[in-house]
Amino acid sequence: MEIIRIKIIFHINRPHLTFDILSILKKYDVYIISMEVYSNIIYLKLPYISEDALKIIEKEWKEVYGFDYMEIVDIMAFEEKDIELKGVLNLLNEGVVMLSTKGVVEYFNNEALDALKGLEVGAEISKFIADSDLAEYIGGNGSIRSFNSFKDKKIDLETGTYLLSINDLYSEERIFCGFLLTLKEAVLGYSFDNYITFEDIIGEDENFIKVTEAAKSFAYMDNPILLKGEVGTGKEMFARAIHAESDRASKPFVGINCATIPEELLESDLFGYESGGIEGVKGGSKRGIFDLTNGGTVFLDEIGEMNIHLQTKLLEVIRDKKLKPIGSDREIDLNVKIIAATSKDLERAIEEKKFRQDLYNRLNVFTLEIPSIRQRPRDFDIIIDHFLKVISNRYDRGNLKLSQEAKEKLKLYSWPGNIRELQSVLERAIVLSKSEEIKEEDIIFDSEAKDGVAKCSDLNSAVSAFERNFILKALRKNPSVRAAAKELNVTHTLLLNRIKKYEIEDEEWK
Ligand SMILES: Nc1ncnc2c1ncn2[C@@H]1O[C@H](COP(=O)(O)OP(=O)(O)OP(=O)(O)O)[C@@H](O)[C@H]1O
Repeated sequence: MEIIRIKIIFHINRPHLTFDILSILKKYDVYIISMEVYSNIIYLKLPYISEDALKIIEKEWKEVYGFDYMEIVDIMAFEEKDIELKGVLNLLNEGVVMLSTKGVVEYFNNEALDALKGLEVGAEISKFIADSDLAEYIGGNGSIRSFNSFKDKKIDLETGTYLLSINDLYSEERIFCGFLLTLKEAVLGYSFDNYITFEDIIGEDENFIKVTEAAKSFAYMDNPILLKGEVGTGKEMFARAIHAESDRASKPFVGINCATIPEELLESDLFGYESGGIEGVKGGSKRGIFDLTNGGTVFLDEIGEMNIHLQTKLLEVIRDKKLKPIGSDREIDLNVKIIAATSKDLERAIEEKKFRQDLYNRLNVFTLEIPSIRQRPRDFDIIIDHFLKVISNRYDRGNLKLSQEAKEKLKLYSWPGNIRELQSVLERAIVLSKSEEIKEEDIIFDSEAKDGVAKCSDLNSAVSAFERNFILKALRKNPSVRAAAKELNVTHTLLLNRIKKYEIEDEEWK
């Protein structure tokens, strides 16, 4: 249908002015597709009318008191704003959907359409995102909404994994008028949130306090930080606390372990790719973690495991503060704080030509050496008391204490897995202990727990210890003996006999 848009300007604003203008249209049987009314201007969107007919109508409008002039325009004011708004929203890297108070789609941008295939104005959002929190939020009244609002909830859609956030929309007069929903593409498996601060880091040893103070002062700089320390000393905790302390705290934090992600994946996860940038991947594009975390912090754990090619790319990112996704010529300005960590000797890796000297020089300016448990003896009791309390609360075991012998056993151990191992040893002890006091035999170190054979001197008892442990693991994992037997591929009766033979008590696994 052909249409015509008319702008009418008035030199005064008086009551019934619009009515008088519209009455003339009615007289000539012209219907109105849409209309915008401002104090001195009216926009009319009408079905096409001939020039002659319009002249007749204009002549009558001129008789209306207050009418100044009219003109034909290409676009109405609201449409112009709408186009501008759409333009701006389409520039965003995240999907934006505006919903009515009932959860009906009123507007969305291109990114939202990419995420929610078939999305259309007038449809209920629940048809496209089946998420109970979202449904509850939209269905709730104002008070429930304000408590349940959520940010960056990870959801899986057919098109990928996204971080969903929702906010209420209010008019200038603070009248609730709907919801604003945003969808950020999430790189699978990564969390962008951080809940750790320096308050969560336990330690009073002089050595440790010095490191903590230095870490706090590094938080205020944009330079990269290098964390050195044995496994389980709390390097990731420090990285998170530094982020929380910095002025980037409200931005994302992502931790990546370079040792556990396959090399090719690590590159595309970090840098992202654009159409055809990766061999074997047809079309499409993916934003990398550096891009998604822009403004925030990226924690690269076990940086020593990164291959030389990626080290070069990382060095460029640090030096140029720019990022080029794989297969793209486009450069993205980057403002990301990089915190790298290593439990290995990087200087040795440099000698072995496995780590770039220039990258090391860049990283090794603001360096924190996180002490191992052995290097902070004065913290030992504090850490044990803390985890004893936290874990026994979790298992509802009240005020569990360590026997003197158990304490001695813990003290004599070298703790190669540091605080992480200490936590798991205490957890195991709490689960195993049958009394109010944790006994020496309840203390099983990680290496022993792996197969239960460490203390055995002959083959028969080692095999038995292994078998007992293997059965116990299956029992703990499954809801019943029958289910565990199925997993172990043995009959129910055989498993019952073994449980009896090895004196596996219900308390050990139920
Ligand atoms: N100072 C501390 N206070 C409280 N908890 C701690 C502390 N240090 C470490 N932990 C706990 O120990 C565990 C291991 O910490 P974290 O993952 O930060 O160590 P890491 O050095 O990064 O380990 P890895 O080298 O294996 O990656 C976590 O569960 C953490 O909560």
